[in-house]
Amino acid sequence: MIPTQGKKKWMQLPRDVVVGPDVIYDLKDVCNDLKLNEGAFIVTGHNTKRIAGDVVHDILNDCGYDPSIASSKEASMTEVNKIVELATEANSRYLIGVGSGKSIDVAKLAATKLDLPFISVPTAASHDGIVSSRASIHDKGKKASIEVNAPMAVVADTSIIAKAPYRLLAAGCGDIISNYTAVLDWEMAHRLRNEPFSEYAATLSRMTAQILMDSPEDIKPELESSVRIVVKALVSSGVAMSIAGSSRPASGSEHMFSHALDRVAPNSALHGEQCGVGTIMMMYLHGGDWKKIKECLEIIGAPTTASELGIEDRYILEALLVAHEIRPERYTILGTGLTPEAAEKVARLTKVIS
Ligand SMILES: NC(=O)C1=CN([C@@H]2O[C@H](COP(=O)(O)OP(=O)(O)OC[C@H]3O[C@@H](n4cnc5c(N)ncnc54)[C@H](O)[C@@H]3O)[C@@H](O)[C@H]2O)C=CC1
Ligand SMILES: O=C(CO)COP(=O)(O)O
Ligand SMILES: [Zn+2]
Repeated sequence: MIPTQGKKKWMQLPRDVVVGPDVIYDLKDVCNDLKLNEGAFIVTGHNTKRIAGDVVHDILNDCGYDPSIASSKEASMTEVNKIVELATEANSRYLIGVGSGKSIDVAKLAATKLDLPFISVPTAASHDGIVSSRASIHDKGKKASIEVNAPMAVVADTSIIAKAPYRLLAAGCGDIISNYTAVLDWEMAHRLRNEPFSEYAATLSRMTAQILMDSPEDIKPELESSVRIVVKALVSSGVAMSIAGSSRPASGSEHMFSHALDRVAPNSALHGEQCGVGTIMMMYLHGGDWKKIKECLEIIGAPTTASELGIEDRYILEALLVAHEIRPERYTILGTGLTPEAAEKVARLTKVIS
């Protein structure tokens, strides 16, 4: 883990980021570049094993690296501990997470616990966790965002990701657009609370969101070029977080709203979808151009209302009321909390609820 004492700056970034069609077949070269060969442990999901997990296994097996593979069903501490045990038994030397957010988070935290290198192989571009130095894991009934080692490499095969349900890519766009309100919150905390602020991380994060906002019509289903835009943006969001040494540049009040929804709503939507809707409302609270955010998400085909999220209006209001409690140390536009009247006003005015 990164030492945090003193004033020195220590940024942990991936060494190899490989993005493009069929780059999964470059995995052997990536492993060689990192001086990793035998002893791979692949963590995948039940669906994604079939989509890419088995391919990764076969590639490394053909190289004679004798890889092990396990499927994890959820991003929980129980699953992380199970992988730690299996990888220890297998004498593994590095871990590869193949799948969407949950499999990657399980593999990332297990690798950090084992102090082993980790390679991220996303099968969907649904959020910036594919490259970040954080893992969201359920433990004792609560989800925690845990600091972990950043992936040593990210291998994002755009041919595989382009075949994933479009909903996942649109969610990734919501996670990127949320950088706008995250940075506004951070600037506000810097002004009001003298919180340390990195102009460089904030600028990179904002610019990443700007690229999507400038041409949302470039994001279309089953288009490799769209996937490439989104993956690159997710990578630069992850880099912004690494520069900041926290998720501040990419996670503010809109993420607190999404985390709150995960707690209160019986069936929550995708992380990036919820963050996108949260961004509309938090931008309204900031007095910014929330209509432009909504329009951009609509063009991309991401949800902008409670019903499109598949969440009842009352859970939106409940999440708005408790969002400020999610991470009290992270000062945002939510301050010490909205009144029920203010929560209803923001949700209705932005047409998130009807
Ligand atoms: N570590 C971090 O920095 C972050 C972590 N997260 C965490 O990530 C998790 C959410 O991740 P998501 O990817 O949004 O959802 P997810 O991991 O639940 O995946 C959604 C679904 O997509 C399917 N899928 C993935 N790739 C596919 C493909 N190519 N074809 C068909 N189906 C495919 C999966 O099997 C799964 O059923 C949450 O636990 C969230 O808290 C979210 C943001 C950042
Ligand atoms: O999702 C993230 C950034 O997009 C990570 O943020 P959290 O620290 O809120 O989990
Ligand atoms: Zn996010």
